[in-house]
Amino acid sequence: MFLLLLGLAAIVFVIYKELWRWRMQQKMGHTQGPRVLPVVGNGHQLGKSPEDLLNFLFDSFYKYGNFQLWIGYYPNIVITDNKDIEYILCSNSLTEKSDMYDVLQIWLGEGLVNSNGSKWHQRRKMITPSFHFKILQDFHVVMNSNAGKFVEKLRARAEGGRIFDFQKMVHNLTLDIMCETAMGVPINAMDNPNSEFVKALDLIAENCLLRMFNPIKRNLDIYRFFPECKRLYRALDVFKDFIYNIIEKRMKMRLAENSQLDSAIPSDDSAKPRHAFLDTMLSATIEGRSLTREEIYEEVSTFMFAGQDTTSSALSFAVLLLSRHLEVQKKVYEEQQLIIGDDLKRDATFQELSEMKYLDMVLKETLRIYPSVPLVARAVKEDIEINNKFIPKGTTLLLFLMSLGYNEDNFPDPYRFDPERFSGLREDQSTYNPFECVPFSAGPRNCVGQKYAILEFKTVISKIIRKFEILPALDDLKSEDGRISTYFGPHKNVGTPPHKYEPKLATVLTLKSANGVLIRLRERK
Ligand code: HEM
Repeated sequence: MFLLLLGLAAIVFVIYKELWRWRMQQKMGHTQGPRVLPVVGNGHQLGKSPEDLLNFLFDSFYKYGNFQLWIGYYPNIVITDNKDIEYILCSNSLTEKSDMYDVLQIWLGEGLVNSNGSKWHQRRKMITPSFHFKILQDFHVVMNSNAGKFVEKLRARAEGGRIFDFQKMVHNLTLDIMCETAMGVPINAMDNPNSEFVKALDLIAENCLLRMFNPIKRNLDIYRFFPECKRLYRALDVFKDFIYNIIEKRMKMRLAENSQLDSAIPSDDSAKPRHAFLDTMLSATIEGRSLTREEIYEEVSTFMFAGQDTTSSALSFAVLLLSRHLEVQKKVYEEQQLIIGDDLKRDATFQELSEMKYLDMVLKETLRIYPSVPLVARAVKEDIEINNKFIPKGTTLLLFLMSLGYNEDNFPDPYRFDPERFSGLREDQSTYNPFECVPFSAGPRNCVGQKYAILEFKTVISKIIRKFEILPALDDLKSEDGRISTYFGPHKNVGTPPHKYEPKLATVLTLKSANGVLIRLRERK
């Protein structure tokens, strides 16, 4: 009897929800989308892996432009139109993150990436000065020393023209840079890639992000019943213990320093850790009070989360593109010779990096083709209209930033890697609208770490390119016509099947190659 009642209740619930879905679909009639199934919506089409997800998004973008996407009963509109993306990013009332980001809460609490309303406003105001020019100069020292160490590791790995996975290696470099600039202490992931902390962080990131597009696991109350949830909590303990421990130590050290200042005893500078983002947080105030340990934890872990995989993705794809497009690589190298001069082994200064304009264009073109963050999400809290399109309250807007780079009106021949696109005027003498490509997002919730990311990218690529020629895994993979070969987009099923060394793009929050970024290096004489 009980089961019968339960079954009936489930049927009534599904009918009620399907009627509600139908009403929402009518309201969003201006936007079509792939066919929806009862209960799961488009859940079955999102695929089992992050690779399937990206393919699905691309196929639907080419078919529909903006499109409806139902993750179970969660309504989403995927926005691909650049005028609509511009409208949303510039709007001061659409700054609220969607509930997809709630999966980050058990890890990051409510840091800058996933906080909303007045909390986000306060934090944003407090954190923006952490990326001031003078602080970036301190971070640059850390970037240089780690990039130097990385180049030595590459040298050993690439010996004898061996093929290796650059993406895997650079992951540990960006982790080292991120942890040292965030907390002032090195974690040596490049030397100890299997340390407990590194493994815990990787597990947490993968686990949280995969749940975003899973209508069942997204709900933490349901997720608790999955065995993998236990592993997640164990990894969270390792991660949190580590960070809180450093915060504690740093707080004690500051107290000791202050008391030394009081008694005018000179401190021992050599024993002091480097200035880090954590120090800025320890000195910061919100409404006249210092931050609590929990608030500091939230922002330090957010800094690490937002800045690691993103820079690792940009570096990996830039190296992949340079390995296949040797003409572009030659120009990058020539720019280095011009700016650095004869001693190509030395570190580039802050000023010299800012003069590397061709490298800037390479970064922009890399992020157009392979944006580190292909998708961002916003919550619609009230019924609104976007460029005369009605969007009902409760919808999530998924801004498919990656689709912008493939809009042929703005980027003709979009599958061609051509950094000169960003040199200024187009062939028809028109200039680019900055909203035609926004890898760092734009408007009030844009990337606060953009300058940091550009600095790190240029520091690392400048060092690699001066030391090595970057070669494709096999000579045949060189691009003859400047185009990229892809597993996605309209060329996906055309011609011969892609080689096993072609990147299989996968995304959840950041873009990766599911089968690595395979290259070879040849040391320059
Ligand atoms: C190539 C590197 C990077 C790219 C492409 C990138 C891209 C983005 C994008 C698209 C957003 C907007 C996300 C959204 O609206 O949901 C964002 C936000 C953010 N990024 Fe980055 N990012 C990069 C590197 C970094 C670095 C290195 C840091 C920190 C050191 C950082 C910190 C942040 C933070 C804290 C936010 C949230 C800002 C807010 O909501 O107010 N990012 N980033």
